Amino acid sequence: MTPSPTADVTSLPDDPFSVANITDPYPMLTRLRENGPVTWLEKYGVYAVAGFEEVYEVLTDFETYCSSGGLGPHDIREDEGWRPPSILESDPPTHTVMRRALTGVINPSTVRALREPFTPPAEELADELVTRGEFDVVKDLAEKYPLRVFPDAVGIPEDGREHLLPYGNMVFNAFGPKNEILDRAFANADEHSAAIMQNCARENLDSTGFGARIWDRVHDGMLTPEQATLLVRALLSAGVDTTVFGIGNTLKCLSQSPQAWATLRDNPALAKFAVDEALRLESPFQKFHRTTTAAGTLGGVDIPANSKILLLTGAANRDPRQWHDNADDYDIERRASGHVAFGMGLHQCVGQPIARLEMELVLKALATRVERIEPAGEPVPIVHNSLRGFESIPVKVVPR
Ligand SMILES: C=Cc1ccc(C(=O)O)cc1
Repeated sequence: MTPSPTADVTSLPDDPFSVANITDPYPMLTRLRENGPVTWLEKYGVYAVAGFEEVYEVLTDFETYCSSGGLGPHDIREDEGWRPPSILESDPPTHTVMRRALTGVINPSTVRALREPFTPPAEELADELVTRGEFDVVKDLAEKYPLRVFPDAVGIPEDGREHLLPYGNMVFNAFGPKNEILDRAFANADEHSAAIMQNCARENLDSTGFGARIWDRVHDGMLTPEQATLLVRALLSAGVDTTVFGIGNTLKCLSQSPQAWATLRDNPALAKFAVDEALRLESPFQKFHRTTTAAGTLGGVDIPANSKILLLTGAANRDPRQWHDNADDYDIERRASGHVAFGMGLHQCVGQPIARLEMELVLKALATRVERIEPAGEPVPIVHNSLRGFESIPVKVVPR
């Protein structure tokens, strides 16, 4: 449990995990950023960090701010977590060999080979939706496309893929406190977990996917079978929900900015910039924790050892000290690379090239077919402990 705060830190009554602050997070995040480098949150017994500089410092100093305490507000070393710790909940040296194995399997060159199989599903979906003229970005596109391409890339069976989204929902909600949101996510936890873990076994993976390539590292002695199982589980845990929200959040931003869509439509090569700016402004992965390994200071504030730090990456990505010219606006001309939507440092998202490819292909498939895209109703935010996304984003499109 995080020790009580030292004298020099201020606290705020804000609750980042309340439904109101999840539904509309940005006023609260601004208050936390403006309150100072670190804010004590009494309700959870954690130190909240919302400024880009301090979030970046915590993410890149893995020795002072470790991951083996877990990404939630509770230290998973104190008792059995809901599942064996993942690569994301490990520190060097445990982390090192698993990360080396994973980057050997997923990297820009292996991901380049996915462009060919990933393109037709994006174009087929775009054709269908442009013909319809009005649709829900989330249900009809963002939830469909990743499930059409990513499970095949991993090499898991057709059977059981309906467990991927709910399992990812469990994983990411578990990075928040034990609350009603978490309880809802875990309603059928055993069923989802069993189905996912079955897909991590070598015998259930096809011979050509990322899963089999991870298991190759067992045959050459780099990984143990347990590590290989957990790495395949990592792909299935992290590789769906985040991309669903990345696609949804990007199209939400574009549908609300006619000028941005016109710019992208006239130059689809700008898709990467449209994606990065949306991931900065509406970061799918909004918040998670680190644990201090020693007493130290952050932004001049003393923080005891074994303290939980709540990293508000969604706030850091809107910090006006880092993002000049209206950090709260969607600006496709802004060069937003350097944001922390994929994390930073040792644990920076290894699946990022896959997620980027998926988002780029969806945007390009739409940009070459759609003259105009506009809202057809209010987006409905999802109530989630750590991810920012929407239950629905109704839009209408005019074909080119
Ligand atoms: C970035 C998210 C993430 C979530 C879960 C895992 C895992 O289960 O290992 C890895 C990354």
